[in-house]
Amino acid sequence: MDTTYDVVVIGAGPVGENVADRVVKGGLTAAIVERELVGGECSYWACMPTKALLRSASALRAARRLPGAREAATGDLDVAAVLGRRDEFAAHWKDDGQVAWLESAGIALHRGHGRIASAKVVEVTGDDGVISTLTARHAVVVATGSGALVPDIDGLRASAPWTSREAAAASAVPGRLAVIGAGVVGSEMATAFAALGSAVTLLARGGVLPAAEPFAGELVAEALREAGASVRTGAEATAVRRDADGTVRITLAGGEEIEADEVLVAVGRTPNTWDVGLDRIGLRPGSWLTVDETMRVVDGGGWLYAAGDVNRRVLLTHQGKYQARATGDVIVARAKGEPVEDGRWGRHAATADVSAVPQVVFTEPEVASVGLTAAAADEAGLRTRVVDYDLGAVAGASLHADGYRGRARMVVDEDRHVIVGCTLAGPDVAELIHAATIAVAGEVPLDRLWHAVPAYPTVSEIWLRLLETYGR
Ligand SMILES: Cc1cc2nc3c(=O)[nH]c(=O)nc-3n(C[C@H](O)[C@H](O)[C@H](O)COP(=O)(O)OP(=O)(O)OC[C@H]3O[C@@H](n4cnc5c(N)ncnc54)[C@H](O)[C@@H]3O)c2cc1C
Ligand SMILES: NC(=O)c1ccc[n+]([C@@H]2O[C@H](COP(=O)([O-])OP(=O)(O)OC[C@H]3O[C@@H](n4cnc5c(N)ncnc54)[C@H](O)[C@@H]3O)[C@@H](O)[C@H]2O)c1
Repeated sequence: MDTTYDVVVIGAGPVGENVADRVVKGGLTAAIVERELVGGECSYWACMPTKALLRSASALRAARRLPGAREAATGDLDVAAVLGRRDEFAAHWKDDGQVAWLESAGIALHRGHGRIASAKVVEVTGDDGVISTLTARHAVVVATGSGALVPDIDGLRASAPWTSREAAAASAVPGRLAVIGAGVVGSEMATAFAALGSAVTLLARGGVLPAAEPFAGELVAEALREAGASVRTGAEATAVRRDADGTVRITLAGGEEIEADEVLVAVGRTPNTWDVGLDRIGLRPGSWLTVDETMRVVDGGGWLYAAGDVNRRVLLTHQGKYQARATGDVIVARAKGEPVEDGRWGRHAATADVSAVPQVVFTEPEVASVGLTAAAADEAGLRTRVVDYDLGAVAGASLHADGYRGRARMVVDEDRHVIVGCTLAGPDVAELIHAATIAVAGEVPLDRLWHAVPAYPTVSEIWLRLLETYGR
């Protein structure tokens, strides 16, 4: 069967869905190809289930910080109820809801494994082995996401490690959990499983959350230790084996051995491009797809786009969806011969990917950031001034929780007098970061920010304190 659409999208994760939606809203037809569950990694094995695993413990900690509430929160976390709520958020690993949305959005779903066969032609192999062919009039978009990277550590693969998928979908809490890698996944899952009752050992090759401002990782490591976890910085796993009794033994450089019931490997991602037909069009299978500002693949013939994790610009759902909006719109514009706005901050350019990416790490404490860290700004050659403030000293924070511990940093570009980066680390800071994102993406001059007055007594008063510390 050969079917023709204006646009064919491979991968129905959050990014592919949004590309297809924009294309259809722009008046073109779109088909989406999905080999697993419509909704992708984020819905079933990443963002949603992991945050559901973290949220109840976070609420309990919040209650325990407040006299009055503390006395009411005397029991332990109900692990079964937490796992049950997680199951709900993962829609019990069924995609009916998302399929219904695709239908309502007018997007044609083709289930199966998609591979580019030639220019603008995608073959879909169904579960029954039957191959159908989809032809695109205008564009093919690869939105196949990424999978967990399992490094070449001696014996690791044979020891049946957990990846983020097994952690996110765990049906039981292991007695002892070792985590290799202390980036975002490692730190979040160490926080979650420590709260759920596992004896957690977090093995950080460098520090904890090394891509963030250093104080953030230090606060997270401190809180993990207080929660009973063992946080080992500078610890390199060199060999792993699982013994007949199921025990996993991890050997560290230096010879020490760590025992666990499960080992989670969380050392980054690999692109889902091994088997999407890149070889058919002269690109290298297994590589991240390099794109221009409009997500058009470099050396991709002009009709091939890549959005979301697979282009490696930013591995975050919200940023991938932002790319998706630009991608869908630019495909429509090019198809209709309309002007393309691909200049900095243009409608069809994903400019924020390089200068204003927000992220919340849902650890204890939460780490919310946008833009550049002080180190990254230095590396970019900016002349900066770094302003730090004790978040716990803000009236709203002291009201929010007794003994509130946290820190804030703003990185100012001294030549332009704008904020290029902001990091907040503290309980419940997640919802504060959007104000910083607006300041960074909007390149709001500091002089004007003085007129954005935070309400009293909220934690947002941190903005006033940071500005006062910077000086007028
Ligand atoms: C544990 C974890 C927690 C995370 N938490 C957050 C968070 O809190 N916030 C956040 O912003 N980001 C988070 N992320 C990142 C987020 O999950 C990704 O950035 C996001 O899922 C990327 O979306 P995507 O559509 O590009 O890819 P994916 O969500 O990976 O979707 C790709 C889809 O393509 C399909 N596919 C692949 N190859 C083919 C093929 N050949 N044919 C057909 N279909 C194919 C896959 O089955 C999948 O459904 C987390 C990641 C992990 C691992
Ligand atoms: N809340 C969120 O926004 C959220 C949550 C989870 C994941 N994510 C996204 O998913 C992506 C993947 O997360 P991740 O934690 O797997 O990757 P990551 O890049 O955040 O962290 C991987 C860590 O593993 C370390 N590492 C690499 N090789 C190692 C090795 N052999 N041994 C020990 N450590 C090693 C790295 O130094 C790094 O610190 C990230 O890009 C992240 O943005 C986001």
